[in-house]
Amino acid sequence: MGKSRRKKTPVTTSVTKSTSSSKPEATRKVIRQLHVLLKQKAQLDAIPIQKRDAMTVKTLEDTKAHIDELGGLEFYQRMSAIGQGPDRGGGSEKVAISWLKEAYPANGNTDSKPMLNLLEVGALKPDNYDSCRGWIKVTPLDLHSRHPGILEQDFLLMDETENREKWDVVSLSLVLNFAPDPKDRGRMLGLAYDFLVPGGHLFLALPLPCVMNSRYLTCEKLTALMNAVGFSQVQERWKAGGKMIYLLYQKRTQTAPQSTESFAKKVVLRQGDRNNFCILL
Ligand SMILES: C[S@@+](CC[C@H](N)C(=O)[O-])C[C@H]1O[C@@H](n2cnc3c(N)ncnc32)[C@H](O)[C@@H]1O
Repeated sequence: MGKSRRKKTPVTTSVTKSTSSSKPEATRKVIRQLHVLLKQKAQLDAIPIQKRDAMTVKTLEDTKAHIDELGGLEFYQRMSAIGQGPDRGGGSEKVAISWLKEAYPANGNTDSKPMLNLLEVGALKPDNYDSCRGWIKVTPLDLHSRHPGILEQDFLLMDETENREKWDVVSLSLVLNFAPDPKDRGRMLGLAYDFLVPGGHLFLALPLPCVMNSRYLTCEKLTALMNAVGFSQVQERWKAGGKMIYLLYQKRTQTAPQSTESFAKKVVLRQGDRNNFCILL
């Protein structure tokens, strides 16, 4: 693998005992700020050191300091884990599990069938799929591991040869929107495709506004883009005024190569007071 695979001791005393004690609105505000700052940091980090002027260096230092002040990735993960708690409606894995039971009825209903190999990218807890341990074998990983059972690994740096067609299911739940660079989002989808066995499934969860209120993305465009990567959509769930959109895709087999050219550049699809979420292939 490209980057550190070391396992860590938990940064919290107990991941599973998180409670919803924090105020949701204040928390969301800090999470939004962290998103902006992490994106800014990624853009500045991408400038080669020899090309950075004094102003860039100072802005980068200030950005890092501000991220630390707000609690950094650890705070972000802690708050996201609280948002996943059963008292706030639970995590998206509940949706994934119900769809996987439909997609793999034989596996979901007996213990005697082969286990599904599921790669959970962006795992805040090691036990999200515990209720399915008879038929799903999960490998949870995250950029920053909060538990010894979660592999510390950047998905973008996973060994492509080692992982090619290794996984039955890949989960990218609230992960694409975390990646600051639209090209990295596209790369994540491409890697998920390569890592899946033919006919395997990708579970995708995104904040609803990323699709419904973006200048650059619509439901139709997302479907076309996923199609170009090699995926067919099999499930979709969202509701007007809701927070999330959940999608399940299947990796097509014997697919004719599709042109990704029209998804390589930003194209404004809607004007107005919109966000800038975008995926580039
Ligand atoms: C908002 S949390 C989502 C957690 C959980 N999957 C959920 O649906 O609630 C996003 C997580 O994705 C992780 N993440 C983002 N980019 C990643 C990458 N390239 N590789 C591994 N983990 C990543 C972040 O560290 C963070 O813990």
